Amino acid sequence: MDAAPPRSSGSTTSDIPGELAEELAAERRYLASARDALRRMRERAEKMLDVGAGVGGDAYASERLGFTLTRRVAQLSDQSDVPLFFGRLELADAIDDGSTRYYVGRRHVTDEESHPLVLDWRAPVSRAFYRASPREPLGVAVRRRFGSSGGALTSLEDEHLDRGEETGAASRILTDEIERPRVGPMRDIVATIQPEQDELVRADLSVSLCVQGGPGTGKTAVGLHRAAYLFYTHRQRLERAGVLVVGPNRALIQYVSNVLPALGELDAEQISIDELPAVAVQGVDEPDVAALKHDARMASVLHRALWSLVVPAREPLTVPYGSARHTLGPAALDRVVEEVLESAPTYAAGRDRLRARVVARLQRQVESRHAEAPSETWFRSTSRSRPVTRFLDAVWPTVAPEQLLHRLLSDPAVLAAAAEGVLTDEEQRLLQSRVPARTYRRERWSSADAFLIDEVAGLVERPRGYSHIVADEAQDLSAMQCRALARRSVHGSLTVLGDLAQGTTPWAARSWHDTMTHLGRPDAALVPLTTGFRVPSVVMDLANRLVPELGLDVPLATSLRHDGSLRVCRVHDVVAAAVDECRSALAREGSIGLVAPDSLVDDVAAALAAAGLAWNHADDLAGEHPLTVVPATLAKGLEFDTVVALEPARVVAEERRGLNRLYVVLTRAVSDLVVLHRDPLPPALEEPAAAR
Ligand SMILES: Nc1ncnc2c1ncn2[C@@H]1O[C@H](COP(=O)(O)OP(=O)(O)OP(=O)(O)O)[C@@H](O)[C@H]1O
Repeated sequence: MDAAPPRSSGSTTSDIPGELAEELAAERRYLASARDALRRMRERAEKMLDVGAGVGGDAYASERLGFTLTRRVAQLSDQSDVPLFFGRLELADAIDDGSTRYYVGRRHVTDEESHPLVLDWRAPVSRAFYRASPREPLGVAVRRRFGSSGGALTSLEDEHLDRGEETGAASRILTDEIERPRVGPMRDIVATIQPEQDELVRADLSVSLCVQGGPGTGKTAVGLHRAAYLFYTHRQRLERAGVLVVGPNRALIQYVSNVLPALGELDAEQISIDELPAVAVQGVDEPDVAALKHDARMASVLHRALWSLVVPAREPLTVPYGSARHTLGPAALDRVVEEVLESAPTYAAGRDRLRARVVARLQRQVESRHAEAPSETWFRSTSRSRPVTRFLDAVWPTVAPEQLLHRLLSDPAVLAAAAEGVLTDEEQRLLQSRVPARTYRRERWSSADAFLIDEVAGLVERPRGYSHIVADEAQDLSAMQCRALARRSVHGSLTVLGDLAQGTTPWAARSWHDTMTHLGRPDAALVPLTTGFRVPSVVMDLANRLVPELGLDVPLATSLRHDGSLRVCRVHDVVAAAVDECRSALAREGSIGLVAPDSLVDDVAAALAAAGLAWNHADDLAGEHPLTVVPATLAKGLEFDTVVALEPARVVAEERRGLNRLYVVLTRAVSDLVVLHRDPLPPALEEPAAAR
C-alpha cells in the first residue's frame, strides 16, 4: 500500500495552516474543559474526604476510608506541566457520525454524567493508540498525536491508518520528545511508548519477562510503566501484596522515583538492591571474598548449617499433670521431629509445630491414663513450660541469622561441617580470612554478608512478599541477590531488565538463563530491545566498538537519534580541560554529567571549586545545579544532555570489568559526548578516527 504523508501541524502554532490551527484551537478548548472536569472530580473527592472524616464507625474502617480517599484526591491532582491527554483515536466504524472518539491521557477524566472525556492510557481501548498500524488498524481510522510544551498543546499529527498512513519513528512529536533537554528526574513516556515497548508494558501479571536491551532502549521506562499498568489492571491484588522496584543504587532509584507517582501510582516500593536485607552494612570484603559469598553454593552451605542445628533428642521429656508425671522418651521425640521435618516447614514454624505436636502427644497420654481431657490452661502452660522449652532448645534451637553466619565465618569446624563437598579448603579459608568480631552483635557486616543473613532469615521465616517485582540492571545481580528477590516474589511474577554488556560487578551475569534460574523463573521469555532512545548514533557507534571485546552474545543497539555530537580529544591536562568543557556546556541548556574514573573525582572536584563552578554529587540528582560530578562506578542508568568523560583507559584499568564500565560511561549522553584523555585510548576506541 502506498503511504500518503501524514497530516501534521508542525511544532509551533505560528506556521500551522489555517484549518489545522482551527483544529488545534478546538483541541485546546477540549483540554480546558477536561481540566475543569478533573478539577470537579477532585472537588467531589475532597468533599467525600471531609464527610468521610466526620463519619463514625470503627477506627480501622474510618482510617481505611480516609486513606483511600486521600489517595484518590492525590491521584486526581492535575500536573500543570503536562496536558491531560496526548492522543486521540477515531474508530473506523463510527467515523461517519463522528461519535466514537477517544482521548488518551494519563488518567480517566469523566464529566458529571460519568461520560469519559479522557481515557487512561492503560485502559483496553487505549492499547490501539500504541499498537494500531495500517496493516493491523485495530479498528482505528485516524490516530492523532499531540505535541505539548509546559502543559499546553502546541502541535498535532494525524495518521489516517485507513489510508495507509504511518509516521512510525519519523514522528516529529516522538523526535521532539526524545531530543528534549533532560532537566530534573526521569519522566514518564506514556505519550510515546513504542509498539515493541507496549507489548512488554501490557504483558499479563502471570507472565515473567527478561528484557535484554542495549543502553537507552527504554528498559527502565518499560519496567516502571509495566508496574503502573499492572496496578491499573490488578489493583486490589497489587495494593494488597505490593510491587517492589529494585535498582542498583540510591542514585538511580532517586532519578526514576518520580515516574510512578506522576502516573498516579503511589504504592510501589522503590529501593536499591542493598536495601533489601534488613542488615546495617558497615564492613567491606576483599573482592575474592565478596565473589565467593555471592556464589550460589553459599545457599547450600547456609541451608546445611541451619538445619544441622536440629539434632536427635538425648533425654526424655517429662511434664507434670497434677501429682502425676508424663514422659516421652528420645525415640518417641525423634519420631515427632521426623514428622515435622517431613512437613517441610520454615525453621521457625518447624519449632512451633514441634512444640505443639509434642505437647499434643503428652495430652493424649494424659487422656488415656486419666480418662479425662486436660484443660486448655494445662495445654498452654505445658507448651510454655521449662521442660518443653529446654527440650526444644536442645533439639531445635532458636538462632538469630546473624549468629549463625558469625559462627560459620569464625569457627573452622562449623564451616567445614557445613561446606564439606561444596567449598574447597582454600575457599573455606578465604571465607574466614577476616578477623571476626568477638560476638555476632559486634560484627561489621559487609554487603555480601547481608545477603547471606537474608538467606538464613528466609529459611527461618518467610519474608514479606510482593505480587510483582521489577528488577532493573539485573545483569549485575549475584546468585544470592537473585535468591533474595525470588523469595519475596509471591507468585513469581517478575520483570527483569538489563544488559549483559553493562555488567560490572564481579558476579555479573554472562547469560540470562543463570540469572533467571536463580530468580526462580528459568523459563521466562527473553525479549530483546535494540532501538535506542537516548544515545545519538554517532555516540552509539563509538560505544559499540567495545562490544566485541566483551565476549558476550548480545545484539547491538541502534539509535533512533541522528542528532548529537561526539568529540574525542587528547589533552595535556585532563582536569583543566574538563573544567573548560563544563564551563562552555553550562552556557547551553540542559544537564551535564562530568564522568571521571573514581580515582580522579577528588581532583576534578577541587578544580571545579577553584574555578568557581557549582555541581551536584551523583547521589543527589535532584540537586539545584545543571552540572553533576559522577564517579564512573555510579554512572549506571543515568543520563545527561552533555557528558564529559575523562580518561577511558583509566576507567578500564580501575576494575576487573573495566571495559564494561567504559561501555556504560560512553552511553550516558543524550546529545553530546566529549571524551578527554591524556593516556592512550583503549585499543578498541583508537581507530578508525573518523568520528574525531
Ligand atoms: N518510547 C519512548 N519515548 C520517549 N522517550 C523514551 C522512550 N523510550 C525510552 N525513552 C527515553 O530514553 C531514555 C533511556 O531510557 P531508559 O533509561 O529507560 O533506558 P535503559 O534501557 O534503561 O538504559 P540503560 O541501559 O542505560 O540503563 C530515557 O530518557 C527515556 O525516557
